[in-house]
Amino acid sequence: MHLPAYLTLTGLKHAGKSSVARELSRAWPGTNHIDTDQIILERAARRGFPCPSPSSDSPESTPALILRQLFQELGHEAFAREEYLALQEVLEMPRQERLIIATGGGVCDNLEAMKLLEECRPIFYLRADPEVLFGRIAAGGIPPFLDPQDPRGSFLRLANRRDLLYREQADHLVDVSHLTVDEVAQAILKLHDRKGANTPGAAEQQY
Ligand SMILES: Nc1ncnc2c1ncn2[C@@H]1O[C@H](COP(=O)(O)OP(=O)(O)OP(=O)(O)O)[C@@H](O)[C@H]1O
Ligand SMILES: O=C(O)C1=C[C@@H](O)[C@@H](O)[C@H](O)C1
Ligand SMILES: [Mg+2]
Repeated sequence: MHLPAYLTLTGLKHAGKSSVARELSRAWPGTNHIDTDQIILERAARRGFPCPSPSSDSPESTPALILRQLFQELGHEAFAREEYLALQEVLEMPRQERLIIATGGGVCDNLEAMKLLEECRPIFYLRADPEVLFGRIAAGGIPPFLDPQDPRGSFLRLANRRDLLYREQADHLVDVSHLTVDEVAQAILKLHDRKGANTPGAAEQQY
């Protein structure tokens, strides 16, 4: 039996990985989607960490804010370990459909998790203008991995450094700065159809 495989989305925080994974799976029959940040939250909830119910409309308990609290409580290293374990859990899930994986914004720095993602190619790097991303991030408050004294500067430095990693690790780069979520999903489908999109390697193709 042919086992359906994976497709992975990477990119900086708020590049649209989760939104695009949802839209891609809606538009692409035979696929499902999953979010590693969400699995991290579910794992934490199993350990008793207070996690929001999806229906909660309290601003203090949105998944993004709980994830932020978890990151703060665990620290960078333990969070990276959780990300690795979450991804391992994803790979062990029984599945009938091709799985589109939306990763967390820091996965490029998590070498153990990146090793697991070798199984989950093709990897599409959603590349966006860091200034646009910082605007989106700041609208929701400053995340704990940025310098509170210089959030914009620290994000732009992080973005520059990570951009090189994302490019190296991915098979495809989609410049999403001026695209809607729907257009990004369509661009990925087009690239996928064009290339068969299964050959590992540094991102060369650009939409
Ligand atoms: N192409 C786009 N155009 C405009 N807004 C977008 C686009 N993609 C995502 N957004 C908005 O940016 C915010 C973050 O989107 P999303 O959660 O999908 O990003 P993400 O890459 O998964 O972020 P994170 O790294 O925090 O998980 C949301 O408010 C979403 O509506
Ligand atoms: O960019 C980052 O380092 C992160 C992004 C989020 O998706 C979370 O995975 C976490 O807050 C770390
Ligand atoms: Mg996300």
